[in-house]
Amino acid sequence: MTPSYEAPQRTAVLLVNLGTPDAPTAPALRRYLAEFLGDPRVVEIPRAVWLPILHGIILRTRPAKSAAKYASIWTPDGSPLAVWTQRQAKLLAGHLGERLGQPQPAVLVRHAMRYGNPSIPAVLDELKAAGAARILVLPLYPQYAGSTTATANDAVTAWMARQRDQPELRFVNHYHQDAGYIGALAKRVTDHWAANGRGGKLVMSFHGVPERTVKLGDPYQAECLATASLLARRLGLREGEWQVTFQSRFGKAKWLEPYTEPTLVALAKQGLQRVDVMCPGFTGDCLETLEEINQEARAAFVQAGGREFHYLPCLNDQPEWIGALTAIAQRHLQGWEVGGVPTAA
Ligand SMILES: C=CC1=C(C)c2cc3[nH]c(cc4nc(cc5[nH]c(cc1n2)c(C)c5CCC(=O)O)C(CCC(=O)O)=C4C)c(C)c3C=C
Ligand SMILES: [Fe+2]
Ligand SMILES: [Fe+2]
Repeated sequence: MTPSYEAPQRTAVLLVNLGTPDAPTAPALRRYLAEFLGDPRVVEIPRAVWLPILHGIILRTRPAKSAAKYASIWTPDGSPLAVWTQRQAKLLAGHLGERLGQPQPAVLVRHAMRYGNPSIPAVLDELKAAGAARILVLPLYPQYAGSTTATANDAVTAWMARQRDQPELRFVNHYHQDAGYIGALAKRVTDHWAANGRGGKLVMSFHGVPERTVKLGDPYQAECLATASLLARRLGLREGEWQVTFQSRFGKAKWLEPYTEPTLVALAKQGLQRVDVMCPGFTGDCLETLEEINQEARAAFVQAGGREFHYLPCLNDQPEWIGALTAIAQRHLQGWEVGGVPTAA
């Protein structure tokens, strides 16, 4: 059939996050972990060795244990990671000029998850059906890692490889030094100090990765350290008043050090009474921050003799962060026609 008119060309932003199980149950965790840990970008062990371990051992024991952890942070609206991602997409849409109920919003904004739902190919299908001819892929990871950003980009390009009429694509790979992002983090800390006073040490805990991946050229560690030192400088912190740690080690290999929980225990044992802990690499609260840090690490610090453990929430829906995210999107949208008007100033 020959089309009788040219379909309208729309511009879209696709926010991408890691994904989360659909429910805090062992079967839902098994599906989620099978997809996540079956990704060769995440576990870089030869398939013939890894898949029997994953399916024969890990997926028999870990789902029930992880489900119990998820149950402890689940909200009436679902997994915190999903709730915050949806909210960030909605707020970004508002800032970029999508007015719900209008047939032709300026920029379509959708979110997708690398693992679980809504999946990247499903949302790209939906965007294409809505007329998106230009798509900006914006991961909710400020620091680039092969195990997060690259695998999300892979999922997008795998979808592209199946399209006859391909949209134009742009990718944001990182914004770890973005002034708006650093400013939003700084505001989190200064608001916390205003409410609780200053004291102790600021620990910035980032998700870890295997040390080997960094040696092979992954820029992740350097980007985490750059974020942390920019934030410390912005806050006027002196040496000894702040520290970077890495959390969530998985498996037996060496991951980036120092590890978060052993560091907090050592600090408590050295007599440090108060720690303020934040997780700048996570733009929304999730299992790794709410359970691993605010429950497990808190308990370990107190058990080791620490008195005050302050957890600072992630950026979530903080207005300064949504403003920063909007500015990052606008910068990368420049030159693309949006609603018939060029976005470039
Ligand atoms: C923020 C960046 C992240 C990096 C880098 C990262 C690397 C990475 N993660 C695993 C293994 C697991 N991570 C899990 C949860 C999880 N990881 C991130 C972010 C990064 N991961 C987030 C946001 C979450 C939370 C998701 C949620 O639903 O709230 C889990 C699942 C939970 C569990 O069973 O422990 C695993 C497993 C590896 C192996 C890795 C790098 C190689
Ligand atoms: Fe992870
Ligand atoms: Fe964890």
